[in-house]
Amino acid sequence: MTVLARLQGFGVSYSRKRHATTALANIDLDLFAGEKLAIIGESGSGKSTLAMALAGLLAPEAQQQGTIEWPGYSDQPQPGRDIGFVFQDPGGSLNPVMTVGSTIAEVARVNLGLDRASASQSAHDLIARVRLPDPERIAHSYPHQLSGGQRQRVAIAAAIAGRPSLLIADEATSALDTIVQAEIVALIRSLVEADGMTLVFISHDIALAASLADRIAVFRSGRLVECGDTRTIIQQQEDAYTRQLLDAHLAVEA
Ligand SMILES: Nc1ncnc2c1ncn2[C@@H]1O[C@H](COP(=O)(O)OP(=O)(O)OP(=O)(O)O)[C@@H](O)[C@H]1O
Repeated sequence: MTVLARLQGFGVSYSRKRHATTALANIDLDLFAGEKLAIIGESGSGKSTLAMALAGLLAPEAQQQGTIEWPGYSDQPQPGRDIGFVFQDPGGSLNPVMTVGSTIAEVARVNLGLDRASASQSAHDLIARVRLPDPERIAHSYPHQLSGGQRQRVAIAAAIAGRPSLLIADEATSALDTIVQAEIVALIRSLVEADGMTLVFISHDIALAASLADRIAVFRSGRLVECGDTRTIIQQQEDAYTRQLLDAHLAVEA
């Protein structure tokens, strides 16, 4: 398997005034080309920091230790062109004063060098690909005119408009109800498989992650406590914390 990204002794700490927070410490992790890797852990375990580090978008106050290498790319991968992002709150990635068609077209224009007409056509095609009804109407809508689930589909269309080879979804379904959540997970899976993308799916929900991922990496307090294929992590997990996450999920289900 080709290694897309390799983290070695990787860590991040945030310094503010005299106070430093260690968000990630001593992470050794390979991301393989074409896999669907879930990053799970409770709030504050460092999941978003890892996502931002992979995309090269860490906050200025973040200090890195160790290395991230990209054997799968000839240059440092660029957000938008090589790495697409979907966040929990699509409002954050959609411009409220631009129609969603223009937002998607702009990503295609900037990253693929398309002219305006081709970028606009590409936006329409992507709106249809994320299975939104009436692409013409949706393209001319503003984000506030769409439901939360529709906005998240638009955010996914924008994330893949630059044809990235890596898609990072950070709590992309957490704000949605269970049925829409399942639909969005199914959509992400079908797009990733159709385009041969690599997926990093970040979630606090181990069951949701298991429904999608080939491998699961479990984080706690900035440390990687366990990583393995999904079946092993769910059925024969070695770490007590992973067991706790599963038990917590089963308790909520019950
Ligand atoms: N820009 C920042 N400045 C200072 N501390 C930060 C910053 N971003 C994150 N942190 C801290 O780093 C730690 C890890 O945060 P991070 O957001 O990566 O965790 P997370 O697992 O994604 O949490 P959540 O699921 O709540 O989003 C936390 O203690 C957090 O307060």
